[in-house]
Amino acid sequence: MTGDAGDMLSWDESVFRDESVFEIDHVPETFRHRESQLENLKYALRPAVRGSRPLNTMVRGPPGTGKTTAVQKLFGELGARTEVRTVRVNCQVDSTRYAVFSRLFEGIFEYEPPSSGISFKKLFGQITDRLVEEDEVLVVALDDVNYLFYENEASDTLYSLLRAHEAHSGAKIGVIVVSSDLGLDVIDDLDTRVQSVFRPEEVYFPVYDATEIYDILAERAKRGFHEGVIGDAELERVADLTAESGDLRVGIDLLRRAGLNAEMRASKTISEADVEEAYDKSKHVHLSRSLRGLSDSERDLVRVLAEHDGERAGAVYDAFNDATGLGYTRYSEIINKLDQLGVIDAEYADVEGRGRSRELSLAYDAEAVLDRLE
Ligand SMILES: Nc1ncnc2c1ncn2[C@@H]1O[C@H](COP(=O)(O)OP(=O)(O)OP(=O)(O)O)[C@@H](O)[C@H]1O
Repeated sequence: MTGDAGDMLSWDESVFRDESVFEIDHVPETFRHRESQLENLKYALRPAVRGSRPLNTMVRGPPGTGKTTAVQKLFGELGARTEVRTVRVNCQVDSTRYAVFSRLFEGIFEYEPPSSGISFKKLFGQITDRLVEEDEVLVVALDDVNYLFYENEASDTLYSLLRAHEAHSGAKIGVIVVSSDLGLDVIDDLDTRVQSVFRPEEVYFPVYDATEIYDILAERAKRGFHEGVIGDAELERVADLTAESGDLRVGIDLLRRAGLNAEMRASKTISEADVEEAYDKSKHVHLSRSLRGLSDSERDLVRVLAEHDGERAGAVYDAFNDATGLGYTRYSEIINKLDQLGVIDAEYADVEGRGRSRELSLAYDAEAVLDRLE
């Protein structure tokens, strides 16, 4: 019973055994229910271990289904072999060809390229020279590659990577592209010159079913909480709420926040109410993640949209222009990106007397959006 002194936390106590297992970039020790995907990825990467260029791979699946984790696990294993160099690039952060190659440079040389700025050609040359010199195979994972598409950088980036062995004889590079945007047809959206050299193996990550979600979260809770902190009914509830979107990140965030709520009450156990209360925040982890990757002007437009939700596009543009001084072309590009990201819905509609115009609406509650822009 709460309120009973025996159930109360003292100052130096915590419900957490290891809070870091609930952090966003934690790589879990056990990684179950992805056996066939790991097998397929290993198959594609096996030539690298033999010193040859691996097969290129395209990994797709909705958010929070273990794609990044699978790549991290495999890269961890491959990295233990000196002849294979692995670099994972987060394209949400590095969303141009130059930025991607700077990251590859850093991964290979273990220091950043000169900040004075060297030409792309030079950067590329230094990377490939080094690979040839050391006789290393490079495996590049372009994680969240959809961001390269939003910035129109995907074709150039892939073209350079895929043709590296022609431009620089002896360079062996394999690519894994990872996309969580199911509305994006990766191959179709590339230039034909890239399509002709990019025929990747495909590996799909479906959403986990309810039992798998429960199993994974139970394991995480066992590592993260002291024994007896979360009961089976509460864990079931967390799993059910997670299954609504299928994004495991929701469940992991929910466990952590529910734990913090229990601590706030100085309780040693998580109650149903701790879970319900936490869900209001946790259900938006995907939104928070999308917003975090945006530039200042992109965030400005989201703010304007939230403040003018439901108004016509003209009013939104005027307010954006007032706030940023940016013109219609940039406005339109950002609208497209936000639409692709699922932050807004942009639909063409016939408006009486004004022909066709775009109707914009936020895909989330305006208040939730504004809260996360603070
Ligand atoms: N099978 C699993 N076992 C344990 N934890 C998992 C498993 N699958 C995913 N996770 C956890 O779920 C969270 C999300 O996983 P991950 O980042 O790999 O998903 P993703 O598919 O790459 O998502 P996104 O497409 O949004 O980048 C991570 O915290 C990860 O540790």
